[in-house]
Amino acid sequence: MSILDKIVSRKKEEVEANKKSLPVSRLESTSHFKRSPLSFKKALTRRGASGIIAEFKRRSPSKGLLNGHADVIATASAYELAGASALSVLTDVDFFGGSNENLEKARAAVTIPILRKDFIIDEYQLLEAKAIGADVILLIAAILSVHETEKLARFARSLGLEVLLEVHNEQELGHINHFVDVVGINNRNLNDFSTDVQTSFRLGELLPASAVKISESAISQPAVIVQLKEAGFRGFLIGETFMKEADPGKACEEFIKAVNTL
Ligand SMILES: O=P(O)(O)OC[C@@H](O)[C@@H](O)c1c[nH]c2ccccc12
Repeated sequence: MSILDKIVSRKKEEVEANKKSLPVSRLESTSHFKRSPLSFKKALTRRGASGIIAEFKRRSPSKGLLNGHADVIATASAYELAGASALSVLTDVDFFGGSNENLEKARAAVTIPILRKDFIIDEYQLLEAKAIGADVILLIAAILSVHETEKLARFARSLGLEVLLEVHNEQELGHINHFVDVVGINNRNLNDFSTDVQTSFRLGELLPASAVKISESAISQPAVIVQLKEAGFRGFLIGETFMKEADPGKACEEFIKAVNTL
């Protein structure tokens, strides 16, 4: 079984357990549920935006523990202060060491949009995303059918959440539908963890000019941001490059400063 299959099969169990312990009525009665989400798309396309989407990721299946010490509140605040346009917070517990609580804490600490980074397979997780204060949710084409993608995207939009659809190859471009706000091209193959930033350049060319596109994963050099911008990318999702440092906020600040000098 590939790691992606393992994650999805565990996710199904987790979602069923959560539905029992925290029913939809409880999600709907949270204060965040009444909040109007912020626009991720606008934050990325605003004039002068850095486009950096800074991620809080404690561990990953490919790299193991990235950072056992960084505090989510301090890191999220520092990312915002450094000039990140948005945050990404891993909420998957078992494979990424994340939590819903981390996203709620980040929500209280920043005013920029927050992406709930998880493996979404069920509408319940969209209600949950709204209840914990997320603004935008990730749908991963590699784990969803075209029909499921559309159903989940439509439901997310009905809740006022924006939709980031992640694709990794030509075939997955067929998952794009009109409920998708932003298309993310993942430079990491989630089945074997191999990375190649060229994936963004290759697939980016195949997207309609009107699509707001972002490049995800394996970005470690400020110069790559300049090239991606030239190719029309508006957002750059960066986790490991920041999180592997003792002070991820400082790493983000230095990175953005370096991009600005190029
Ligand atoms: O740490 P990196 O290589 O900068 O990557 C960040 C982000 O793109 C990555 O965490 C990611 C992209 N798509 C995902 C889907 C699920 C979990 C994680 C991810």
